[in-house]
Amino acid sequence: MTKPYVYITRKLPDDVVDSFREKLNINMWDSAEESVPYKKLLEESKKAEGLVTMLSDPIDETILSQTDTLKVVANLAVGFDNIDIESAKKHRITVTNTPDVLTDTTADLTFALLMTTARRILEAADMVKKGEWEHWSPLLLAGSDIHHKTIGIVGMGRIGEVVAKRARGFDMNVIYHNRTRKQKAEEELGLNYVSFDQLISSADFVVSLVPLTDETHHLFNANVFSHMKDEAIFINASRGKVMDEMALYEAVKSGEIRGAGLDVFEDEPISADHPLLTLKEVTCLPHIGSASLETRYQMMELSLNNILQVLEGNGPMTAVD
Ligand SMILES: NC(=O)C1=CN([C@@H]2O[C@H](COP(=O)(O)OP(=O)(O)OC[C@H]3O[C@@H](n4cnc5c(N)ncnc54)[C@H](O)[C@@H]3O)[C@@H](O)[C@H]2O)C=CC1
Ligand SMILES: O=C(O)C(=O)CO
Repeated sequence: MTKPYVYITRKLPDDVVDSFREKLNINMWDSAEESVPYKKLLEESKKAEGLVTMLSDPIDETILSQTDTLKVVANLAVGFDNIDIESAKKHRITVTNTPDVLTDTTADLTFALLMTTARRILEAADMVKKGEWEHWSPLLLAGSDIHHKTIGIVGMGRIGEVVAKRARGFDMNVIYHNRTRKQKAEEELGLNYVSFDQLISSADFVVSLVPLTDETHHLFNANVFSHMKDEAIFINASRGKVMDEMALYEAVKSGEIRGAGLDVFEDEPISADHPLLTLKEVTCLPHIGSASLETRYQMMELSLNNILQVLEGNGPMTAVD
């Protein structure tokens, strides 16, 4: 029997991919770093039954409508804003993502970003390495406390809940806003549900963990930043486009808020001359929320298992709703 053809849009480690070769005829883009060109993606999607895609690949109506072979797209991410879900539904192509396996790892990074920004860790480490540490002094690199402060989490989903758990371990007061109330998490973790406006005006740390949708695009804008506390720190570990970057830049520069910790940007990679990168109060990371070796391997295995399950007619393990 011929094996179904599957295309992976980035070079993944052989030790993961090889174990699937017995059942799948797998081909990969030849770079681990560079995205597959759109033309090549379109060409491959016309002959593949399964695609493993990256969050940087636009899986749009053109790709989804021009294929007679494609049955399943497995996105190597929990976020799926790069995929036209309506179009996939219309063309009866299953879309899967990688929930759960990355939750703890992304929550760790989100909390690390909060701590790094609040305690000015990058500025401090830089000072030492550059030989610029001359004295101990009473207010040298004094930052903001974390313990006993209020963290406001917007998007109390899988990752939001684990960030809340981390925060409770630091004796923080946790408030949240979500599309729906999470009674169980409220009871188990001692969380308080508040309106978006209440959260924005009362949190010391405002953390975005909402998916990017039409509704959340630029949710964090100039008006919202102007209602935050002067000492507020904004953390974005979800998607860049949920914030208006230039409005954030102005808010930090003018002292409307104290700082920001960002793992994601409106355009990735952010350009080296972007104004946000000039602010010492802003910590910027290259979208590494789920980037531990253990988790990335689990994400790759889950994506390939999703493809295999769908192509063997068993139904996906983690389909996007
Ligand atoms: N920085 C990184 O590397 C990573 C980023 N992410 C991002 O984090 C997001 C969240 O992931 P999970 O927690 O697994 O997703 P999830 O679906 O479990 O949680 C999202 C929560 O946001 C809520 N929500 C959606 N729209 C809302 C709105 N307009 N207002 C208020 N709440 C709203 C949902 O009800 C849900 O509870 C992903 O969509 C992805 O964009 C995820 C993993 C790694
Ligand atoms: O899973 C996601 O949505 C990411 O951003 C990377 O893990």
